[in-house]
Amino acid sequence: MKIAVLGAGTWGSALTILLNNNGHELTLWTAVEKEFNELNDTRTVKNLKGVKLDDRIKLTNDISSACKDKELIVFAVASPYVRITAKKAAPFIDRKIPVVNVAKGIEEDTLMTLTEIIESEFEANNGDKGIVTVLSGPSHAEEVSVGMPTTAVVGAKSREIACMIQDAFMSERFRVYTSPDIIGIELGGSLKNVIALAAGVIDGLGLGDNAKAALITRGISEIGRLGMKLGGKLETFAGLSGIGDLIVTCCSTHSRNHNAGFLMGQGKTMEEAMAEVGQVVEGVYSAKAAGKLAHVNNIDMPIVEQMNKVLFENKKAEDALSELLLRDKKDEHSGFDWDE
Ligand SMILES: NC(=O)C1=CN([C@@H]2O[C@H](COP(=O)(O)OP(=O)(O)OC[C@H]3O[C@@H](n4cnc5c(N)ncnc54)[C@H](OP(=O)(O)O)[C@@H]3O)[C@@H](O)[C@H]2O)C=CC1
Ligand SMILES: O=C(CO)COP(=O)(O)O
Repeated sequence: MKIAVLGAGTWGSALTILLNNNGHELTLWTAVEKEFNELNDTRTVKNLKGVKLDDRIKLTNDISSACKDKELIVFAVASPYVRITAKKAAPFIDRKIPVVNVAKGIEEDTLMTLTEIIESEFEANNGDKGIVTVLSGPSHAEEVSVGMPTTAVVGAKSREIACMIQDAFMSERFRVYTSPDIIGIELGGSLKNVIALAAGVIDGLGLGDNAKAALITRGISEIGRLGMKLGGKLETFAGLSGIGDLIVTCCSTHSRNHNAGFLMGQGKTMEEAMAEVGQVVEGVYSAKAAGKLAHVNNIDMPIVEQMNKVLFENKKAEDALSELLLRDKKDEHSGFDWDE
C-alpha cells in the first residue's frame, strides 16, 4: 500500500517505521525545513534512540508530492498544526482514500476534535469531508519504533474502512482493534493528557502511589462523564484509548505530559517545564479546551479545573491538590441507588 505520513516528529516517525516494516511504500512529509534537512542527512530521529529510517522510506517537504497517488494518509502533526496542515494538504488528497489522524488534542477556539478539523478543512476545499478516521491507544513512540508489544484502536464510520486501516497497521507486535466510536476515542486520547500532567505534579511533589491511583481513577471518571455527554461510549473510556492510554501516560517515563507535570510539581513554571521537555506537551494545549467543554456542557471536572489554575493562573500545585481533597463530601458515583 502507498502511504504518506504527514509529520516527521516522534510519533509520525515511529509509525513510519512500523508501516515500512509491514511492507508498505512510505513517504514521510515534514513541514519544517530544518527538520527535513537533518532527517535527510542523518536518517535518524531526534527523540528515538537506536532507530534509523530505512532507505526505502521517501522523505519530502513538498505536500503535493507527499499526498499524490497514495492509498492512505496518516496525519501525525501535533494538534496546533492539524488545521494548517489539513488546509495545505486538502487540494492534493483524493477524498476516496482514508485519512487517519493519530494526534491527540482539541482546538481551543472551536472546541473541535482533530478529525472534525480535518473534515472541515477538506469540506472548505471542495465540499467533500472525505473519509477521516482516528488511531489511538496506549502507545509511546519510543516503544513502537523498536517493536515492543503495543495495542491501539482505530475508529471509523464504516467497518470496512476500519478493517482496512487495521490491516495496514497490524503486525506481530502492534495489535489493532476496531470501533465505530470516533468521538469517544478522540476525547479519551486528548483529555488523558491533562490528567497525566496532574499525575506528573503528584510525582513531582512526592505524594505517593495512593494519590496517583486515586487521580487515575477519578480522572477516567471525569473523562467518561464529559465524553459520554458528547456522544462517546462508556466501553470506549473503559478501553485502550480511554483508561489504557490514561494509565500509560500517567505512569510512563516516556510521557512528555507526565514529565512536564513532574517539573511543575518540583516548582518549575509551565513555560520552564515545556522548554525542558523540548517536545510537544499536548495537555497544555488541551487543558483550556477541556475546561471550556466541561463548562459548556455543565459537567463537573475538578481535576481539569485545578490543572487549568496551576497552568494558567499561577496556582501552587500543592494548593490545587488540597482543594481537590477538601471538596464537599459525596458518593463515589452520582447514580447510586441506596436501599433506604
Ligand atoms: N510521541 C508519542 O509517543 C505519541 C504522540 N502522539 C501524538 O502525536 C502528535 C505528535 O506528537 P509527536 O510526534 O510526539 O511530537 P513531536 O514534538 O515529536 O513533533 C512535533 C510534530 O509537530 C509538527 N510540527 C511542528 N511545527 C509544525 C508546523 N509549523 N507545521 C506543521 N507541523 C509542525 C512536527 O512536524 P515535522 O517533524 O514535520 O516538522 C512534528 O510532527 C501529538 O498530538 C501527540 O499527542 C500520539 C501517540 C504517541
Ligand atoms: O499519547 C501518548 C502515549 O499513548 C504520548 O503521551 P505523551 O504526549 O505524554 O508522551
